[in-house]
Amino acid sequence: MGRLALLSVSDKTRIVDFARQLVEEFGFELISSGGTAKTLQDAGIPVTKVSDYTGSPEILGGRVKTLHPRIHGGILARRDVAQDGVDLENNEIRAIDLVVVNLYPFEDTISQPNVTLADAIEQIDIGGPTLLRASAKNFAHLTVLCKPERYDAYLQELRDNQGDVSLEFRQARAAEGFTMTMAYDRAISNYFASLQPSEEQPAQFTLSGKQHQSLRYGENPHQSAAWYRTGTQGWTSATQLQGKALSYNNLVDLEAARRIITEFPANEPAAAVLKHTNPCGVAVSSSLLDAYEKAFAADSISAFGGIVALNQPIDVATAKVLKKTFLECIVAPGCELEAREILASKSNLRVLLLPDLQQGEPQTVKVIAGGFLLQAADDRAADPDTWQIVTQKQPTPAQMAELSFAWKVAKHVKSNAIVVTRDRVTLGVGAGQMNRVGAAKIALEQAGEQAKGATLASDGFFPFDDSVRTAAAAGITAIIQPGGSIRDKDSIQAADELGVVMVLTGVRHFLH
Ligand SMILES: NC(=O)c1ncn([C@@H]2O[C@H](COP(=O)(O)O)[C@@H](O)[C@H]2O)c1NC=O
Repeated sequence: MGRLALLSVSDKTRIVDFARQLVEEFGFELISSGGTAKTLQDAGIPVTKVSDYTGSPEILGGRVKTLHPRIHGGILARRDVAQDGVDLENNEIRAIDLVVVNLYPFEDTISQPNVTLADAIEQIDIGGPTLLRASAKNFAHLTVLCKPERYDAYLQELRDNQGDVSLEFRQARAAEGFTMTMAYDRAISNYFASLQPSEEQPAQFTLSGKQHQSLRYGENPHQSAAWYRTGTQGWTSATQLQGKALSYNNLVDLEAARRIITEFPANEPAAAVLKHTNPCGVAVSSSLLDAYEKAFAADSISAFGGIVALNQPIDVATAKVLKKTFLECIVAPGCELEAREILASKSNLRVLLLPDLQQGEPQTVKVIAGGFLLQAADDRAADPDTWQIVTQKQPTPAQMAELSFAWKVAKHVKSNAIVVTRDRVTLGVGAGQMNRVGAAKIALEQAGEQAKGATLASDGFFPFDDSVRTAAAAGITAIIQPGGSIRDKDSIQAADELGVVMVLTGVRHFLH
């Protein structure tokens, strides 16, 4: 008897060619589940239907096809265990040499708009993962292939080993099989979790992704790196219109840029220029061009080699100005055709279109030795209705709007963060400082004379009144901060004494 292969694939890419070679070059006999068998029969390839082989019809609308002892016995039998051989013989089961399987497209199904729970459930493959796990477990005796890109390598193995397949190859394919079932189950588990969101973090969390792009290197040239896709859309759905390949640091910066720009609704033109994940300039204005020009001018030195995020499609006027500076990347929800042509002359500049800038991950993950930390994303929106005005001096409506702008920016600056703004443009950003008054000094120094009458935001509370006094001395007239220090009253007293408005948000926005 010749060798036996079981083929049961949803993704039928290259299956006909592969099956033909198995039969014609290596004399395999094939058995296949209904759809796969039909595809092969239509191509004139001899194949036996699983239902004919097992004597059991496919039932329950395909829920049970390959789940049969004649199939799983043939896969799981150990060729070097005498009793397994006896069991096969007594039950008229043939040993299977090759299993080719890939799974119902569950992730594609749930990414469709308006997918129902019933649709999703029908796309949970049961027989396929069972085939995969069984054949991967028994890799010592057979081969499992779950990716069309392995078909050629398998045929080559047969050629190179006089019709045999090396143990090393079989083990590597088994590992791929288990990785596939793990990722598949994780997608299902995530989908179910998303139907019943919980405040609690899960008892067990598996991060699984498919390599989307290998990266030249990581944060530094001596660190290897790759970019993985987890299933949700996000950056893997972005279109790169032009420019060099994205680097690890580009992606980290782009994500920081995306997050900051989502603070501003699409009907308020906004621009952010970032370096090393911190904004060097952010502005909101009446036009995208003006917003970008102001964000750039806020710190034009740091903007060199920066990452730009815009919350509206790039228009011609903005493209002309963007083109003038050396930038690493631009991300926007769209780009006018003529604007594309303008930017095209900067061939190295990476221009990315991300139609849905708002779509982020609900959780963030940080790896530490021996584990990782999982937390809900900081998606707390600025809500002035919950803020408390704690000074005698009350803010004007214009000051409240400015405080809100400054607060939104401070949320996205590495802690300790102090941001000084005026007319919805950042004037100074103190980022990642080890003491808050130090961050304030940096931001105020950068703002210079413009700090007079400006607004200041702090991502964390003031432990002492020194930041308030430093701010007031530079001319700041309104401050927003979380509050919550045991010495809040010292800061409030200093603000009252110096005629500064102070608003407490009750929310902290540390960013590490
Ligand atoms: N129920 C079963 O016994 C079963 N056995 C194999 N499958 C899947 O059915 C698909 C192939 O089906 P078809 O050959 O009918 O197109 C494969 O994705 C395979 O993973 C099954 N389907 C779902 O569980």
